[in-house]
Amino acid sequence: MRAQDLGKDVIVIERARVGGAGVHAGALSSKTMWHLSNDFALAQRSDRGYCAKAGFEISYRRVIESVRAAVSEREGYFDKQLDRLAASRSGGGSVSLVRGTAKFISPHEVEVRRTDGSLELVSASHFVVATGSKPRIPDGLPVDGDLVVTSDHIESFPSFPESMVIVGAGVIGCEYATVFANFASTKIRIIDRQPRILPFEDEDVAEEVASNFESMGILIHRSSKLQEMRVVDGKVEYVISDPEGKTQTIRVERALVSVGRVPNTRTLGLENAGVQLDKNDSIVATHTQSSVSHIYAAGDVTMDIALANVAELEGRYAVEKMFGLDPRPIRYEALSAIMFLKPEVASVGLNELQAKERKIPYRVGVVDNRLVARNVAMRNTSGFVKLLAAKDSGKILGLRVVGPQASSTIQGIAFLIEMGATLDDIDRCVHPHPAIPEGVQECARMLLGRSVFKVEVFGPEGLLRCGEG
Ligand SMILES: Cc1cc2nc3c(=O)[nH]c(=O)nc-3n(C[C@H](O)[C@H](O)[C@H](O)COP(=O)(O)OP(=O)(O)OC[C@H]3O[C@@H](n4cnc5c(N)ncnc54)[C@H](O)[C@@H]3O)c2cc1C
Ligand SMILES: NC(=O)c1ccc[n+]([C@@H]2O[C@H](COP(=O)([O-])OP(=O)(O)OC[C@H]3O[C@@H](n4cnc5c(N)ncnc54)[C@H](O)[C@@H]3O)[C@@H](O)[C@H]2O)c1
Repeated sequence: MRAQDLGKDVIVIERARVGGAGVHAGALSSKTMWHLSNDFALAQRSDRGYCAKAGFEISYRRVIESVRAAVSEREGYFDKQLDRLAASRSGGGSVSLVRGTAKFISPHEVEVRRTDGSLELVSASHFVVATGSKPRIPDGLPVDGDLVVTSDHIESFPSFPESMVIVGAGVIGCEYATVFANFASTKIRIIDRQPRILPFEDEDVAEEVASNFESMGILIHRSSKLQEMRVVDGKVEYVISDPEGKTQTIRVERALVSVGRVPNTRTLGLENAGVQLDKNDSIVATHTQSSVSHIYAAGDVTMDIALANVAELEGRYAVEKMFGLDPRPIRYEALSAIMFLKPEVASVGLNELQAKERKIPYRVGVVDNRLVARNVAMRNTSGFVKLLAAKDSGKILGLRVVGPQASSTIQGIAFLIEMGATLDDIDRCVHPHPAIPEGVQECARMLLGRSVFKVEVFGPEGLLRCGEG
C-alpha cells in the first residue's frame, strides 16, 4: 500500500491467505481468543457482588466460530481493498493480487505456481520478500496437527482438551497457556528448558506472570529437558528430566509445540537471485536491503524480531528506501510489544537484562499496582510498572507494565523515548485521574525524589523499589 501511495505498480503474490500470521493462526486470531477467554474468566468470578447462578456453558467450537468471525471481518477489508485497487487506478499506482507460490528464477523474475498447477511469470524492478515464518519443530516431536499441534493447528481442536502440555514457555506458549487456563476447561502444563518462563524478560516480570499462572492452576516444568514425546493409545505421553537427571513420564490429551519460529525462505529460490542467507536461513539484510540491492526483506523473514508492528514498519521503510525517499532509520531500541498473558505485559524500549547486556548504566523504579488508584478501583491490582532511565541524564530508556491496560499505558512512553525525553518530562505532564499511566508518573517522580508514596515506607513491603545497574 505504501508503494501504491508512491504511484508505483505493485503485484502482491500470496500462496495462502491475505494477512498472513498477522491475522490467521497468529496475532489477530490468538488475541481474539485471549479477549474471549478473559471475558469468560471475569464473568466466572464470584467476588465482585455478582455471579452467574446457572453456571456457564462453554464450547470450543463456538469460541472458534467467534475467532473465525473476527478473522474473516479483517480479511474482508483487505480483500475489498485489493479488489477495488485492482479495478481502478485512481491517482496512485495499480495493485494486483496474484494467488500462488512464488519462487525466484533470476534476480528480476519470480515464477508463481497457482493452486491449479499453472505457472505465471512475474518480473519487477524491485522486490520485497515478506514471506514470514513458520513454527520450528525440533526433531523427534511427533507433530501431527491433531494430538500434537503448533499454533497453526490449535483452532482445529474438536473440543477443549481435558489436559494439554505446552512445550516452550516463550510468548506463544505463555499466551495459549493463559487462554486455556482462562477458559478453565483444560489442565495446562508448560515445559521450558530455561529455569523460568519468558527467559528474555526481566526476572520480576517473568515471576509475576509465573505466580499468576500457578494460581490459575498451570503447572510449570522449569529447567526441564523434554526427553521424548510419543502418541500412545490416542494420548500424548512425554518424558521430561530435571537438571538432576530425574525423569517423569506424563500422559495428556494434547500437546502444543511453541519453541520458536523459522523463516520461510527454503523454497523461495533465493539462490537463483543471489540473495544471501545466514546459518538459520534468515535473509541477511542491512536496513531491510538484502545482499542484492533491488531485493528487500521485511518482517519475520529476517527473523531478528518477529512482531507484526516491526514487519509493517520494515515493509514501509523498505518501499520508501527503494523509491529514494531516504526514510529515517528504524529505531529498534524504541519498539513496543504486548504479551497477552494474565496479567497483560507490555514493553517499550530496554529492560534491565538488555541494559546490562549493552552496559548502559541505568536507574530503575518499580511501583506496585496496589498503589495506583485506577487499579484499586478496577479491583485488579496484580502487577506493577517498571521504568528505566539513563543514570546520568535521566533519559527514558524503557518501560514494562504488568497489569490491566498495559498495552495502552506504554504508548505515551514510546513517544517520549522516540523524542529523547527524560524523567522530568513525565513528571511535568498532566495525567488524567484515575488512570493507569499515573503509575508510570509516580515511578518517574520516585526516581526524581518527588513521589506521593515514599520508598522508605513502602519499599520494605515490596510495593516500591528504586535501584540502579
Ligand atoms: C500465534 C501467534 C501470535 C502472534 N501474536 C502477535 C501479537 O500479538 N503481536 C505481534 O506484533 N505479533 C504477533 N505475532 C507475530 C506476527 O504475527 C508476525 O511477526 C507477523 O505476522 C510477521 O509478518 P510477515 O509479513 O513477516 O509474515 P506473515 O504475516 O507470516 O506473512 C507472510 C505471508 O507470506 C506468504 N508466503 C510465504 N511463502 C510464500 C511464497 N513462497 N509465495 C507466496 N506467498 C508466500 C504466507 O502465506 C503469508 O501469508 C504472532 C504470531 C503467532 C504465530
Ligand atoms: N504478543 C506478541 O507480540 C506475540 C505473540 C506470539 C508470538 N509472537 C512472536 O512469535 C515468535 C515466536 O514465538 P515462540 O513462543 O514460538 O518463541 P519464543 O522464542 O518466544 O519462545 C520459545 C521458548 O521455547 C523454549 N524452548 C526452545 N527449545 C525448547 C525445547 N527443546 N524444549 C523446551 N523449551 C524450549 C525457549 O527457552 C523459549 O522460552 C516470538 O519471538 C514473538 O516475537 C509475538
